[in-house]
Amino acid sequence: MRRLKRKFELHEPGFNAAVSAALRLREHGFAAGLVGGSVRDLLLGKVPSDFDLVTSAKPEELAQLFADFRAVGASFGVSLIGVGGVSLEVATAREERNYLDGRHPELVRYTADLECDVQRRDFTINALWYDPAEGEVCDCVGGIDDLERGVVRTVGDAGRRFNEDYLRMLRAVRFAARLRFELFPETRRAIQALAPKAAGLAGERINAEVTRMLTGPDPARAVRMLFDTGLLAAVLPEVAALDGVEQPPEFHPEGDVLTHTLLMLSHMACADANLAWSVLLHDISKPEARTVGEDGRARFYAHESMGAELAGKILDRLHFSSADRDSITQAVRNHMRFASVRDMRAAKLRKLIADPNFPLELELHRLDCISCHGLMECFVFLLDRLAAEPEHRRLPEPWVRGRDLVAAGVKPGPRFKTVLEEVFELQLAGELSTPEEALETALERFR
Ligand SMILES: Nc1ccn([C@@H]2O[C@H](COP(=O)(O)OP(=O)(O)OP(=O)(O)O)[C@@H](O)[C@H]2O)c(=O)n1
Repeated sequence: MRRLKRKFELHEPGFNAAVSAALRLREHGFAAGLVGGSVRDLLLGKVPSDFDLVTSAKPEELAQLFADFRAVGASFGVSLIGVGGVSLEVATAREERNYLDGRHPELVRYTADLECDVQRRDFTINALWYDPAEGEVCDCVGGIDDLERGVVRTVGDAGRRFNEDYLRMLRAVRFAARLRFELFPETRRAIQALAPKAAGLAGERINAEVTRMLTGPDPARAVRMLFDTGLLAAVLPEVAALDGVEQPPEFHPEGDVLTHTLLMLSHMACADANLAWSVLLHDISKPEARTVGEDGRARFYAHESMGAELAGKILDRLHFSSADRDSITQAVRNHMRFASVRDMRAAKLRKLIADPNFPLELELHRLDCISCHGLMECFVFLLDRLAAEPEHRRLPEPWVRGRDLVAAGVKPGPRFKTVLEEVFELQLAGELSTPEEALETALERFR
């Protein structure tokens, strides 16, 4: 086993809590250390998002030592302890063959040997542990070397590791894309062989992994890796089907729909999950909508409305919240509208600009343009409008409401709604000057 002397200077409450819990466990005769992603990130000079512990203490022993104790995954030997106001996940070390799905708690075999525990973990870079008592990173799987050479490699047999949990294949791609690492050849081959199995993963697990890829530092590379390994065809077959869908080269010199989508992802400047999913899905129905006219040119009529419907089905399958689903499907449905903003009726344009989803849709439009023909007139037109009339970011209150019509003696009826909408549109278009004029215009329509 390789031991690396390290002193981590970190003013993080989570780190301090994890170190003090590990030292406390050591004082009581148990083996204990920080483990998993936190040690990986510490060695890479990043601040970990959370700090997990591994120990030889069994859950009932932890319960005696820490007043704030909760068994969260009793069947896996995972507990939560509270130390100094910080909640820490503690895994009781288990034998390698005990990677279980939680359905057979009676089969869990604990071990006092941390070396044994790390053998059941997914990747060597996640299988290091840090012993704060000795100030040492302990490595019995070659994880330090893999971190240095930038490789994601399974601990032990790749096929076996992935068969224990197919989500690990997506995790491999996430870590490679996020850390700008390569997949170890044997790890990559195993993913290619087992990729179809990822289709059976629960939607919310796929969602969480892919979202982390899309909001990471290199979403385009992540999706390209998913495609190249066959994982994209398993978890998002509709996106994989964009490959090879040819578009008119005069508008799309960059190539087919998948290439265009990846280019957009590579130009994304912020880690906004709904924007990233809108990019990924904006042209999702192009394969289905594609027709070739007598002039030999490919066209994609109605791909935005068909796309919104298909995107909705995909997002439902991945268990998106209804708010996120609505924002993304609306962006897909509207994305072609931006090409005609300069000819849009004033009221329609104001409604588009005042929509809460507008900032996302505007950015989608910008990414779409810079990733194909590069024509930015519509984008610049909208920026000019926003600069000239910043108050247009919100819709005004309508000058006439139903109650005003009733007060003026109009009997409520089916025409109410249409008339109120028409008058509001005139108000938005600047064709009315005062509330009185608006009311008069409405009343005229009932005479
Ligand atoms: N399917 C999984 C999930 C997790 N792990 C192990 O459990 C640790 C903690 O998992 P998690 O918190 O999900 O990921 P981290 O590696 O901590 O990384 P991050 O927080 O960046 O996702 C991992 O490092 C890994 O050792 C595993 O072996 N197999």
